[in-house]
Amino acid sequence: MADPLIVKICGIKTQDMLDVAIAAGADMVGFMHFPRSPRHVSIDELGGLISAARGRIESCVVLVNPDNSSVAEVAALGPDWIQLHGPESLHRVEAIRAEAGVEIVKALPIGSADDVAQVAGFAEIADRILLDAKPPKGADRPGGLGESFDWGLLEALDPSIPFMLSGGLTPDNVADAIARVKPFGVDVSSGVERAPGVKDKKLIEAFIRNARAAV
Ligand SMILES: O=C(O)c1ccccc1NCC(=O)[C@H](O)[C@H](O)COP(=O)(O)O
Repeated sequence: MADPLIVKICGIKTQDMLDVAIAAGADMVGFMHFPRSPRHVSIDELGGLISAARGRIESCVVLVNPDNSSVAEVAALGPDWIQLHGPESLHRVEAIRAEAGVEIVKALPIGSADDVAQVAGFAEIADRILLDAKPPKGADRPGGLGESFDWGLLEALDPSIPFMLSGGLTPDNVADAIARVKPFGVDVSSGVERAPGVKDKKLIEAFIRNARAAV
């Protein structure tokens, strides 16, 4: 039997939407801790959300190029995962993983064959790899932009490297993405929102239903 698909709903800001994601059958939720994001939650809010998720669903805090004190502050809240979504180097990912004692998702932007060539090195160090669209020049944040990338670039990726796919996924395209790219997981934020930072119950349910039906 094929491995079950991991579905991550990113950018959850409220306990109500956390409950919706759990009831709809998500495997992981992401909480953004990055002030420029429309999905940003404060450290206090993070603590409440991580506690509410514990034992019910895996929680992942998304940070962008964090310093050691932010990593320590977040790790102390006890999330299952920290996602590094900035330009962190191999060395920095390794150091944060050792320091935090929390499993690490490394997000990598894909816009060219060179970007694909970087993936193998990070896959040796991070616990999980998430491939996302490369943000356009001038974007105020490196993710959560609803932009997809050329999935054909991933044909050059070593097929033994497992990865999660993100970037511009929606309830309408997730099944096609899974069929074409064969990721071991999918991640979505904008595609299940009715406005930036405002998640929609019906879209979350449709995304998970359509993703599950594709495997
Ligand atoms: O969501 C954000 O605002 C964000 C800001 C800064 C760094 C990362 C961010 N999101 C991380 C994610 O894992 C998103 O789910 C991923 O980029 C896909 O987003 P979308 O294309 O909107 O589905």
